[in-house]
Amino acid sequence: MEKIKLLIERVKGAEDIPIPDYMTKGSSGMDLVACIDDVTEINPGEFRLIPTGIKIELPEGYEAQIRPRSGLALKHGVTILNSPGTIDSDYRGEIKVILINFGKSKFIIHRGDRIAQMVISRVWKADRIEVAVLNKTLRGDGGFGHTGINSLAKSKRREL
Ligand SMILES: O=c1ccn([C@H]2C[C@H](O)[C@@H](COP(=O)(O)OP(=O)(O)OP(=O)(O)O)O2)c(=O)[nH]1
Ligand SMILES: [Mg+2]
Repeated sequence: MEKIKLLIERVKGAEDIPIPDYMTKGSSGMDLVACIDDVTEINPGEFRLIPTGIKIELPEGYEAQIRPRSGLALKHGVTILNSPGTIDSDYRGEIKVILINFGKSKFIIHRGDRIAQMVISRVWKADRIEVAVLNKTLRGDGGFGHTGINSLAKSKRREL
């Protein structure tokens, strides 16, 4: 498998924080952990910025996406407010995660808890070309569910 080099720097005081790693051979994401003093909590309906203790340097043409962990979402209703968070290749600050608690109970986070996962992805840059009119398509400006929800109701879609 083709690999890129991801440079990782721990912030001061994060010497005990593990370097992000893939949990299994086929994992898409490396888990990120909470680099907080001891313990913190997020009340139901609230969100909080959680530091991870690491900074990264990506090659140009790549980004890191900060995605939720499904286990936290399913068990606790905890996810990432701005999911997927975008880490730009020129960002040199600490990676932080905006966790939000949609659950009914307080969510308690301990230092070192795995709170998110980071997926490296290629980025395409676009040359922007302004035109008077775009090419026409069958869909046109139909969107936001205009094809319906029921897979059995095909007759309506055939008309489109
Ligand atoms: O979940 C996130 C999202 C972003 N960032 C950092 C890395 C990213 O490169 C930078 C800017 O993020 P973004 O572009 O999403 O935020 P913005 O509100 O547009 O801020 P900026 O004006 O700094 O680009 O903040 C994080 O640490 N965690
Ligand atoms: Mg931005």
